[in-house]
Amino acid sequence: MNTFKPAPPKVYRWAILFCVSLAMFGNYYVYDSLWPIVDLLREDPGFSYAQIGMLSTAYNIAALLVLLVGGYAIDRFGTQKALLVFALICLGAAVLTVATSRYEVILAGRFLLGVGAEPLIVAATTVLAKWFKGKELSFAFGINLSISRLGSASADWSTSFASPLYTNWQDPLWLASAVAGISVTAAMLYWILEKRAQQQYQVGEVVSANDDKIDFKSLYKFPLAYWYIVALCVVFYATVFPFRSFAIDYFQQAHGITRETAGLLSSLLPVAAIILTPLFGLLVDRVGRRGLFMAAGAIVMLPLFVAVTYLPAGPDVYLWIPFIGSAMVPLTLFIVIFLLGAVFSLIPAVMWPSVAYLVDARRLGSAYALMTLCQQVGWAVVPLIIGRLNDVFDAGPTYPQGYAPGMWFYTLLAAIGVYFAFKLWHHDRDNARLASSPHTGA
Ligand SMILES: NCCCC[C@H](N)C(=O)NCC(=O)O
Repeated sequence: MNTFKPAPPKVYRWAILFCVSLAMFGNYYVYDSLWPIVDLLREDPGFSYAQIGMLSTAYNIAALLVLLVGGYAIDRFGTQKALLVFALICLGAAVLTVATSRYEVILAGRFLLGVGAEPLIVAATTVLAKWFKGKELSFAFGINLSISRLGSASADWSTSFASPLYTNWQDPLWLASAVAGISVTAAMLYWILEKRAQQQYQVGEVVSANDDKIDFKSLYKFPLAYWYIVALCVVFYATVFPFRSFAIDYFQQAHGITRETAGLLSSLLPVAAIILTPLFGLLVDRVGRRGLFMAAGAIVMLPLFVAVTYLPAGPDVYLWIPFIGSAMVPLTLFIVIFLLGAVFSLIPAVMWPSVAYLVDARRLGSAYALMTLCQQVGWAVVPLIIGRLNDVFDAGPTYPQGYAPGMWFYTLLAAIGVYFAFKLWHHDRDNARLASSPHTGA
């Protein structure tokens, strides 16, 4: 019997990419839906900044535990079931977070989100590798990340397009639960599409989840430059993600701007990333010098938190986001957030692909899994510290100077980032691996 099946038509690949990216959109939206309601959580249930920091950390603790298990579930159940199950877990988590005003239940909701959201990202990456390997893989990853970041931006924009919901802390989170439903629908559509494709066409093999398990015995074999990148990854994400978590509340309390305007301003970060990440990716693919670009990004980030704290606000400038809204925002805040957005585009666009230039292809999955694991540790600890600093120094609208210690802490992290970025750059000048083509690891 002839079992030959043709390759699926191109349109299938893009339809699969669209479904998986939509699932990621919902995932990022639900994660970021908590940050525009920080002030409401402080007012009504009366949570402290430290408690809100813990809501962020709970996600990372869950993600850490799940990442340690590696891609087992994806390997065992396949990407179709795995994507749907993780999307359903995210939906359950979104509903649990909003179900009651009890802190422990909200905390459990955010923990459950970590259980579903990070493996959903891994499952989505596996699907892209299955469908795009040997084709437009980097481009597909870029599109996927941009659509995911649109989820983050949309959560910020909800302060404008869904402003009537922001009279209490729960309604915006019910909206987030509905968006989690979009993820579930997208996961089902992906399942149906891929099932049909498998019946008619030859679909690529699942990249073995074993590749993503961390082989602790061989960690010492990773080159020194890889560890510099991991260190930069830890401090970079431990700065940017917690800053984003508290940003909308910080703009409201310390700079006296409305929630809508604060949401638009905060969205500049993911919006800049949506536009600039692929452009920086193209630039660096052309000119190389990855170590230099990472060092430049780290240097630009260093003064931003001090600038936002001590520089005069300056004149108001017009900020317009098409289809969403417009507002007048202080020039200093605009410049700082735009520059942070540029760094948030440059460093990830260079850092993640750089690993492929340093590590043998056969151990790339392991290298990425370890890097993500370390990322979660830094990202888990910092919101706790920032929350505690804000509480201890009485940060709030009547004492905006109380936010300064937190900003100095971000600056300290950024300085550590500069140190590792420069170590990497110098190391790179001597070894020049980050200027060469990816390690094929035959
Ligand atoms: N809410 C977004 C969480 C994304 C976590 C993920 N592990 C990650 O770091 N992705 C890369 C990125 O730059 O977003």
